[in-house]
Amino acid sequence: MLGIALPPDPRPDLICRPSRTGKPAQRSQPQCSHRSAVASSAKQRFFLGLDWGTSGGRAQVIDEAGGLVAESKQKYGYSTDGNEWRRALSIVMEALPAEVKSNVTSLAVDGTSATALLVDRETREFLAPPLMYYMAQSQEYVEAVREIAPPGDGLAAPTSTLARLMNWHQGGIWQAAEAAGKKPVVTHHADWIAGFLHGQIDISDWNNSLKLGYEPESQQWPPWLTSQSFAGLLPERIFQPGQPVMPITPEASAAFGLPHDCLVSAGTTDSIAAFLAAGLRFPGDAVTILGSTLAVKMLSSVRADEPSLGIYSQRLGSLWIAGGASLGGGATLLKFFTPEQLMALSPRIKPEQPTGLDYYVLNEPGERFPKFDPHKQPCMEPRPADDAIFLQGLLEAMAKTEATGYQRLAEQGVSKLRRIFTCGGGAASTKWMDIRRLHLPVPVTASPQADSAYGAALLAREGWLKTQGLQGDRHPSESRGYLKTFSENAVGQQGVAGELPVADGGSFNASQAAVG
Ligand SMILES: Nc1ncnc2c1ncn2[C@@H]1O[C@H](COP(=O)(O)OP(=O)(O)O)[C@@H](O)[C@H]1O
Ligand SMILES: O=C(CO)[C@H](O)[C@H](O)COP(=O)(O)O
Repeated sequence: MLGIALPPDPRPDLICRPSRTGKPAQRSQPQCSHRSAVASSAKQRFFLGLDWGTSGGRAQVIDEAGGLVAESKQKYGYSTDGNEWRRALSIVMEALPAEVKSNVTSLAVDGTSATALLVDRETREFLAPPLMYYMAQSQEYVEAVREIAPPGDGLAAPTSTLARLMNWHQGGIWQAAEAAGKKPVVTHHADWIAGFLHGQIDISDWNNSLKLGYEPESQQWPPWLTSQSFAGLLPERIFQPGQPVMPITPEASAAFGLPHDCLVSAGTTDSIAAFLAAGLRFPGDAVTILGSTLAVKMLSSVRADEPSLGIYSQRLGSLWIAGGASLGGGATLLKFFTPEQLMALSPRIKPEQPTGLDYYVLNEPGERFPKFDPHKQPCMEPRPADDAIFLQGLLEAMAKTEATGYQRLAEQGVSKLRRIFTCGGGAASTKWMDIRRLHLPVPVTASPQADSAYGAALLAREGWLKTQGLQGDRHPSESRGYLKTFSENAVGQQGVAGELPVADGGSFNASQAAVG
């Protein structure tokens, strides 16, 4: 059993920068000046997004217009230790200027999707080691899900949150905890972090709860789940992302320097937060997230769910975010190269001269998307003597995986692909971007906001707007058009013709696209 203690704050290895127009990020600076943003901020409202990813925690604070006011980051190096996650929360919060924090009206948290935590309802201590999204569950737990779920349900997969719950159920873990006087509940990465803010543990959102079995269309846990003996482990209150939840606790206010009435708004998964950050508005708009994994997400008026391909849909207002996530991605690159080496090798990569290497990038056997295959083997050999060629081969392989993913989505009848924005750490690689352009059929650009934390901050803003009876459907980075994120009439936007702005200054003629 792992107890979660509050550790003393070490000196942070953090990045803290004042604004998106500011200087390059600086390392190891616990505080930074935000004079320009804060001098006139006395009456401003700020919104805080917290992103707990695979490799680190990040905070971004935005103003009402969506301008980035402050940000901080803390790596935890793939740690699955709750103490490290909690410590990162202290560090990123401490790194934000007090004047900024005192103006935070609302906050929201995103976290890795399908990471499952068995915790105590009252103390939030871990009752078992966390089961991270990349830890495939054995067949017996998949079969246990299959026995209770509707035929063909995608929850019967080694990577679903429900299969992780089955691990604790079949293994008698939660029952033993209960017998020992604990009050076990299953929660998610983001929800656990949010618990340090609003003090609750049985609160989640549509997106994080999807892989545990929540049905966002009917907005309930299905009866086949609630009739199970373990139903008491399910979080009780499931909110729409961006819905006001409750104010932070007095303890959180004191610990983090946030106003006592700071609102916690419902969060989401890290991939959906990245999608929201990109500010896409039309069916067929897509985001590829090049983080530790490679996730593909597309706005669609049609829901697509195909477990054999690892395709599923997250609800977004009246639209769907259809997609899937390969288990290969940036984390595999870091098995071979340091971030510095990735940068140094980049100039010698020649996208226009394909290597001919036929790799499949995975950290370990087993793949989710674009084809569900628990036995899929990585293939990253033969390794050429030249590291630049090796890296190019890996990037080419991931570009092929991505292109296949969009192809498989198209075959499921989703809205026609129009353009792809790019988020995540891998978006920093211009050569990867060039290689992807050779494999993908539509314009590929960097997302104007590449951080999931920005998407979470938008949800925080959404929550506050809702308390004012307003709808936050206008994306701050766009001077025209509407995100319609949570609106009920977004489907009516399909088929809109004309020039849509594209992040790199290019443009995409929407009239050429048959949307929907
Ligand atoms: N120059 C680069 N070229 C390719 N990949 C990169 C580069 N810089 C960072 N990355 C990738 O970005 C990933 C981290 O992205 P990030 O979005 O922070 O991940 P996560 O949120 O999943 O922890 C790393 O796994 C790394 O491989
Ligand atoms: O690899 C992951 C890290 O979180 C996620 O499982 C992946 O991004 C899919 O996320 P979502 O459930 O939002 O589609």
